Amino acid sequence: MTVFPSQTDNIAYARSLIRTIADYPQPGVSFRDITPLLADGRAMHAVAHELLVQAQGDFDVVAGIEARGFIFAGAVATLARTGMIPIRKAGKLPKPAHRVTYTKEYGEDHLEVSPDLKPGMRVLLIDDILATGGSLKAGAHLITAAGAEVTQIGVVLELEGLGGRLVMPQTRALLSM
Ligand SMILES: O=P(O)(O)OC[C@H]1O[C@H](OP(=O)(O)OP(=O)(O)O)[C@H](O)[C@@H]1O
Ligand SMILES: Nc1ncnc2[nH]cnc12
Repeated sequence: MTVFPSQTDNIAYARSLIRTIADYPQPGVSFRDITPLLADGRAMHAVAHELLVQAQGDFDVVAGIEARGFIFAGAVATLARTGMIPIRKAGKLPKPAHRVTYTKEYGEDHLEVSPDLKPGMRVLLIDDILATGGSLKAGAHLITAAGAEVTQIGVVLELEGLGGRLVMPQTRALLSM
């Protein structure tokens, strides 16, 4: 008899693939590199599936934060058969409707959203990592500014001790370290 790994095993396997790099991109930062997870089909499918399951169908479009958030938001939107709204770094969208400036673990940045995010849309906001919470807070701000509603927030990995949980307490994280 073939025994398939459980979803719990698959998520633990995905966690085991995350690589830690000291002092990148700045001294003092412990960088959690998800690229080995991205390269693995079992891990990617399990993570995308779990992000979808934990959102409980409570959305009609998925938004992702550039750049790593796009990868998971696109995968979840495909599984859910919804559209995907890219929340982009400044200067990338030809017709941004809204813009916000924010701070994150290692610097300041700007995010923009296009007019394709319509008032009344119910949005699942996805990113790869919750660190200080600056990126997700800025993304949620843009969604609200567009007249849409953030109904669920999902990340693959929460970094403990950086304050993100206090800033974005409603975030559902698959993993923490
Ligand atoms: O909670 P925070 O402190 O905001 O940190 C989390 C954010 O930082 C990283 O993005 P980054 O802006 O480095 O961009 P990238 O995805 O393009 O690498 C990560 O992908 C999250 O979006
Ligand atoms: N420590 C970290 N590792 C990977 N991505 C991050 N994004 C913000 N902080 C990060």
